[in-house]
Amino acid sequence: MYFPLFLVQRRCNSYWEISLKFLHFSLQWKLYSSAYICALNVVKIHSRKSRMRNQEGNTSPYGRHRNDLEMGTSSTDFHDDDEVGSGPFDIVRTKSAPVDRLRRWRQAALVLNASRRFRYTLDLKKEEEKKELIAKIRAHAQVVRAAFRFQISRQDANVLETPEPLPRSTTTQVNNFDISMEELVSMTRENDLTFLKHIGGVKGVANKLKSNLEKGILGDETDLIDRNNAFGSNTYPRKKGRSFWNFLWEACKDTTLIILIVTAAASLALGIKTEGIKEGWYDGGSIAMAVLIVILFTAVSDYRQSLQFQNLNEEKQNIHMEVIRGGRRVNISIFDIAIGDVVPLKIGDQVPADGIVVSSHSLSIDESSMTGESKIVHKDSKAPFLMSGCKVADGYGTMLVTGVGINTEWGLLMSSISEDNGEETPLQVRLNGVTNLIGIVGLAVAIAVLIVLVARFFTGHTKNPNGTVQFKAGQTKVGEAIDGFIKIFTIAVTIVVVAVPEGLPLAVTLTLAYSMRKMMADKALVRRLSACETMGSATTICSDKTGTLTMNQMTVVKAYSCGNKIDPPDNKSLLPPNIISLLIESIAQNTTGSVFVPKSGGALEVSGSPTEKAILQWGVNLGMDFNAAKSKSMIIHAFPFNSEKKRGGVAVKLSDSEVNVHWKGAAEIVLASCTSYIDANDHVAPMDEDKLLAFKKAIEDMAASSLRCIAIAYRPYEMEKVPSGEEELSSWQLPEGDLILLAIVGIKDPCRPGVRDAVQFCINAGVKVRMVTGDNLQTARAIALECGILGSNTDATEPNLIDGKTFRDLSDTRRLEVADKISVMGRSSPNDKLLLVQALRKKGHVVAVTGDGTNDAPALHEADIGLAMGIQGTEVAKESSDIIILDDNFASVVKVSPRFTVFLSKLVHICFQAK
Ligand SMILES: Nc1ncnc2c1ncn2[C@@H]1O[C@H](COP(=O)(O)OP(=O)(O)OP(=O)(O)O)[C@@H](O)[C@H]1O
Ligand SMILES: [Ca+2]
Repeated sequence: MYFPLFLVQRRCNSYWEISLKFLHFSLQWKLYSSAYICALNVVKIHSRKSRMRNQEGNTSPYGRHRNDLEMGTSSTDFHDDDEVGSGPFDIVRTKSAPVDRLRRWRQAALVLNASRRFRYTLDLKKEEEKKELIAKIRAHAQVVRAAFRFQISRQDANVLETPEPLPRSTTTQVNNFDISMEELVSMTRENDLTFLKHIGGVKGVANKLKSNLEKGILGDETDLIDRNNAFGSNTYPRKKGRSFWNFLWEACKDTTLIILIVTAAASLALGIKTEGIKEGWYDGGSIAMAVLIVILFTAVSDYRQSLQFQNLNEEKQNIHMEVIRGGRRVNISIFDIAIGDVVPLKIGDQVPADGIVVSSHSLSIDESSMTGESKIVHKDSKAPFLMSGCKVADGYGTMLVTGVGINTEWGLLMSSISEDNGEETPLQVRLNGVTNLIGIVGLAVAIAVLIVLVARFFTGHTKNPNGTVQFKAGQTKVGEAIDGFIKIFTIAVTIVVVAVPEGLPLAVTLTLAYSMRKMMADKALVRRLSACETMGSATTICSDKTGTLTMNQMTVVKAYSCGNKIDPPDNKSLLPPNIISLLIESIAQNTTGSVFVPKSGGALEVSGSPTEKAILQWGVNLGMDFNAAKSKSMIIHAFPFNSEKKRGGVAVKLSDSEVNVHWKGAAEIVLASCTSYIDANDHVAPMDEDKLLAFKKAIEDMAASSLRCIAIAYRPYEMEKVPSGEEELSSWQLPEGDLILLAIVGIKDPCRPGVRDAVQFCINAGVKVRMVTGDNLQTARAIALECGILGSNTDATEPNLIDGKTFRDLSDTRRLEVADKISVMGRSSPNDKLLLVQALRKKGHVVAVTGDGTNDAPALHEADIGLAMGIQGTEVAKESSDIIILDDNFASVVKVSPRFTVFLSKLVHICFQAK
């Protein structure tokens, strides 16, 4: 209690003393910080105890999320069981905490100074206003969709026999393009299919926009300027940040400071009156100066904070993606997307602008972010309009951009809401509880002090420094008595004001914001401030393998075909011609990547996911001409690769009406569907026991040397059996059995340098690292041994090393028992990851999860701290995460944790052990 001393100790004789008092004031901040650390320990112990308590009383650990699991999704507003029945300040997890609960702790708090106490917490009022605004914009989107559905149903019922009068003229020639911005915008926003048909469908629009559906726009500087001038850019006006003066004014409105200013004025007046101007100004003057410093300090720190959050928001929105320009795929920022751009879309991507589907394979879009309905909508040439801001839920395709920036619903939404970074952390909420308690004690003390001092004063027990009694009944003038009373009252008020450490919870935010800045330098973008705090107590990290522990730079280094090893893997002389041509057909068609051949010569540019790139490069080495191979056949239906099935396939029609179904996927899974293979004589031979064993052995050998194994297989199919109707074709299940094996390849993806040290660092800090991967168990084992997650071969036994399916099939209680021991889980589906995270949390662990795929989203959301990968991570994964690791490197994940873990968790551990 430095401050009351500051006042009670009435007189100061030199300027040095004034300086000393300022020092006291700054010490108060230090006091807050140390109180923060102490409180942290108390709170964490409490939190862990309450979690363990809950664990004991809960027999079915999965009851809460049963629904989510069945639906394969995670609900966004689940209620944490940990918190049911506890006090208003006992919020173990503010992540996804219901608004009502947040409101409850605010209402329960004894608050003198709301502006300080609730600074940087979620502004519930603003949040409600934001929701209303979003609802309005969404309502518009819904109306558009309803009108569109109506239009489609009328077309289906053949009501449109005579062409409808066109809603607008098509003759307006604006700028250098054949279509005006208004026409384009209203066609896209109103999903006007009739107009689209009238102007020649997507091809017609592309022509008008001087774009090419295969090669995209030219994309040179003048072309882009032309497009931006005519149709605007893919940016939207942001709400302007507040100025420094704004923050200064806000700081002046702080109740505590206003009271202190009044106190200073009273002190000054009294001091001057009793001791003259020379001596009497010290008390009042020093308070006033302290207040001034506080105001300046608050304004500067708030302003810096707001700039930091602004930068963060910009960083969050600046998504990088691939577009096709001049026939090649280039990586650009979402803000640089222009009208006419052709954008490839794949699962997990965000639709970057409004547009029309050019081609699609099982393309499904999650429009919930725009319409509010959590419904997945299928998109194809019949329903071709895509809305900016939505996410690709499944499949792949390409789109032509027809609406950008403020002309889209998304742009409107983003420009009208201000991104608010206010958020409370669990510790902050609890510290508010502590503040509350101190406040009540402070209030009681102040009242007691007031009563005692008033009683002593009026009964003549207080004396001046010269020994005279301050109040004598009947002798002291009324004015002097009032002066005396004011002095006492000032002391009491000051005790209340200063004893309630309103700024204590705020200290958490400031500390975390500082860490956030430091973490940014370590390549970690913090999306939610509370993640910094939670990261401090993480006890385990569930990391995926590909790209996080490994480099994600893949090359085919081994291959098996016709029952033999092909060494080196692109040795064409060992492969019969039929196999080569089938492999090339499969590789070129069954992929989401592409190969670009520069006209001017030079190296080929292979793009796509790392696995796809490795296989495409292998195809090129085998003599594949990508464009020629693509034009030889036509894809009639596709089953896009997903982590659940771990395979992807296409059905292609050849020129002579033959159909081939190609599959590519996890080696042992595809191999299990193969009944024959092509032998060295180019003949189809049955897959007998011996051959099957030989191929399995080949997979095991490759996996043991840490290679990712992929099998490529195909089967001819009868054209008559292929559904002819568009509707039936789109729901056609590609035949999966009776496959003919073409090849199995082993892809090398080396461990990242520094990962071994990072893992060791975690182990030393008491944080267990687990690997949860979609890859083969043996590959996972080899990599785990390489990077130190498994200490030695003896550790590599069940349940340390477990298959996703084995874990999934365990009973709930058994799963809870083994969860703790698991170091490596291979061939896991995204749901297995979720199950593991849930089990670990129930065991009392604070779980950090890293992930990149769309299907990692439920686990990232469920985790205490979700870390998404910045480069390979999909938008969906990033949106479900708390921290984005910008360089995808596990070492950066670890850099994030020890900043807090080592120091703070050690403190917590010491406290635990002391218990
Ligand atoms: N593009 C692809 N086409 C076909 N098969 C693939 C493709 N990518 C991966 N696979 C196969 O699917 C398996 C699992 O992929 P999945 O997406 O579940 O894991 P991952 O995300 O790549 O790995 P991790 O979970 O370690 O990050 C891989 O082991 C590989 O055999
Ligand atoms: Ca992954």
